[in-house]
Amino acid sequence: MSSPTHYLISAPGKVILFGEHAVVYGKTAIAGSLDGLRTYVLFEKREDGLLELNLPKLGLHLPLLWPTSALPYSKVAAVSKVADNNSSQELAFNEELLKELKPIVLDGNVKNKDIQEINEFQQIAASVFLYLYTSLEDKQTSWNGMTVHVISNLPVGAGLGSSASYSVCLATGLLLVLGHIPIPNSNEGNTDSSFSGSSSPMNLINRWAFQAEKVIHGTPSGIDNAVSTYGGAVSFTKGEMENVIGFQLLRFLLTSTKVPRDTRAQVAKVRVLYDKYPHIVDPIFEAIEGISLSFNEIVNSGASQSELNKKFEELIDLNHYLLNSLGVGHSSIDRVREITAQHSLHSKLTGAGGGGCVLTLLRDDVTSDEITKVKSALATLGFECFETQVGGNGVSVIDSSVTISKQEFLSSENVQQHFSGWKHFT
Ligand SMILES: Nc1ncnc2c1ncn2[C@@H]1O[C@H](COP(=O)(O)OP(=O)(O)OP(=O)(O)O)[C@@H](O)[C@H]1O
Ligand SMILES: C[C@@](O)(CCO)CC(=O)[O-]
Ligand SMILES: [Mg+2]
Repeated sequence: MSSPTHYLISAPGKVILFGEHAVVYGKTAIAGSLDGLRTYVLFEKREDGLLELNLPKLGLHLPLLWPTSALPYSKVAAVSKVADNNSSQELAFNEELLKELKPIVLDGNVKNKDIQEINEFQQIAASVFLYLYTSLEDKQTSWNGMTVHVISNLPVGAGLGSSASYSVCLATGLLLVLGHIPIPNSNEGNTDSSFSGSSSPMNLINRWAFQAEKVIHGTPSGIDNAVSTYGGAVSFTKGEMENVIGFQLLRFLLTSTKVPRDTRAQVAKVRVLYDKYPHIVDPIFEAIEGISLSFNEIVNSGASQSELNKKFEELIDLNHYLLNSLGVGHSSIDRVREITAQHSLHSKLTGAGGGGCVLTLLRDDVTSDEITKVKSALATLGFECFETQVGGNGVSVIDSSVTISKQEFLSSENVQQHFSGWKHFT
């Protein structure tokens, strides 16, 4: 087969049902992938030694451009590249490389400097790309540069794992282009993945996406990138995952408060509180873990659907109050909770909080008429609702055996359905 000229990668966002923040401290959390809310990245081959990154979703309407020759390869120890690929150990994070990349990230703007300022979030997104490229470049590619287009139907910085799905797409595309993993054969869905072995492509993608999340968040737990990589619905403790089938059967409404926040700042805020009052905050994390563990017990208890729903609603309220006590609530989240409570529905913040999204359980007895009423009440106040199923495929790819026109990709309403031939890793 002739060498590939493009790859299209897709990875889902995620929703955390229980356990955010506590999971950063090693406690169990429950999360699932959001099949319909995904990031898509198109990688196209170049011949001129340039890396071009297009980030329209972050408000950048001109490309960022860097020559590959400008990257600080000397800061990447050879051993941390290939040898680590076959180990299950966490990859060491290269602070030195990240520091060296800072001025290079800004140089990528040189061509368009007069018309384009790049803000901190755009700089972070560019750093992620260059960090992964520099770490993984191993001269095993027939590509001499690339053009990368990123699009997404996920709200950015709203608690639904936009950073993780961006990280997973970049890690996957770069591992493929730079010759570290093969294109998968399988067209089967990977939702029942049994979290494949340590040298599998999925494992490698997840570990490099975790590195990318570190560039974005500082100290991520790894739950977001794991869910985005593997898909499905899981119970996650310190990097270990188990499938939770019952979670996928539940229905939720996701409401964006549209209040911007970033996960790094929220996680740092909780860290300050923890360092100041460990004897108070640690029991809060324990209590949050108790909620995740109760959820796992209840799901497997064989109770009737209405009993299950009642208990889940109690757990949702408890988890929300505990998150509020950590200081990651927001008045806009309280407002969404009030509105949904008027329709006898229970809600909690999801993700890092401080704004972002709210998760509402839609019990089986809630009619579509009632859902329409809640949504319209929320929309009237300027909130935005997303409905999507929990669980479903993790990362997937289309290779150059399928022709993909850039215009078609950029203008497509639903990339997942528009293109066929998605392949799944093992
Ligand atoms: N489509 C995208 N294009 C480029 N960068 C993106 C994209 N989506 C997310 N990012 C990167 O991720 C950052 C947002 O990450 P952040 O973790 O704060 O929010 P989130 O992942 O949406 O929420 P949470 O972590 O709570 O689930 C952005 O500032 C940007 O750097
Ligand atoms: C707040 C947090 O628990 C979830 C963000 O989606 C952070 C993390 O787990 O890395
Ligand atoms: Mg994130």
